[in-house]
Amino acid sequence: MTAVHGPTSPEQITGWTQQDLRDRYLVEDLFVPGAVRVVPTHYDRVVAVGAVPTDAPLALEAIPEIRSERFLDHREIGIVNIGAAGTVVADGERHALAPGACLYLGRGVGEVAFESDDAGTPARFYGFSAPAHTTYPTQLVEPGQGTVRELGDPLTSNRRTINQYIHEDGVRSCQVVMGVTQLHEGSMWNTMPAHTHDRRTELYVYFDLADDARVLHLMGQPQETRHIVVGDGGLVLSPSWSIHSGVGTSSYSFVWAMAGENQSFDDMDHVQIVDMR
Ligand SMILES: O=C[C@H](O)[C@@H](O)CC(=O)C(=O)O
Ligand SMILES: [Zn+2]
Repeated sequence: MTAVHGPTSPEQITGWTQQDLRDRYLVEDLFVPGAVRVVPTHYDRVVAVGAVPTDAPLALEAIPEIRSERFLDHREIGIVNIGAAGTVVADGERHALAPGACLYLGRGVGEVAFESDDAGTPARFYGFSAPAHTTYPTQLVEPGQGTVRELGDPLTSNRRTINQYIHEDGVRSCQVVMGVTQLHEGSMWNTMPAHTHDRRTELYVYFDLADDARVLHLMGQPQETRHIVVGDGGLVLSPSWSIHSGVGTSSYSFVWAMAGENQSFDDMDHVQIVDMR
């Protein structure tokens, strides 16, 4: 079990080493074949889940940190499959998740299990969970079927497609806002210009990166930035005061997910690069 992450303040990070930053904001072992990993945080009480089922189904169990009998007794979860085809079984109902598909499970769902279609090329399920005050219905979104936003320009290497899955005009939830961004071939910059949203925590999981490729993820307050070098399957935590932007050594995709005060995707404060330090 991973220790609870956070909270941290921006004043702390000025004296931290790269390892200090990685310990607090990066999770490199969320996706372990044959295991479910659960990472609780104090950032808006978000809990991250990684599940890589191989030859046997894996169950999502409650952890002591959330003090409930079952994981979703007072929480909701958005799940994106960043691996090969697989199935999420929720209270006996089977939901097939193609690569890139997103499933929402609301408060009160009991048994949750993860399965891969092929143990040799397993699914990789990424879950983002937050406390929920009521129940919204279970919904599956096929890859590319959410609200699609086309952003950026190949001339500035940031041409990308944003798929909003769980959000105000899509799959409804209490807090979770979730989607997948794909960088187009030849584009490496995500979330440029960068932004903060002081009302929400955000987590990124980078994927579709080759083993020898990396993303230099930028974090910190806009005038006091730091970087973390992230590989495939890396989870990065962004407290509400932190920017979250990055440049890869190749194109890549990432799951972004947020929770907090509101669900307004556009409630963000942009920071121009000339103002960053
Ligand atoms: O608050 C929103 C999130 O940071 C992401 O949706 C941004 C993103 O996917 C991008 O610009 O590439
Ligand atoms: Zn953001």
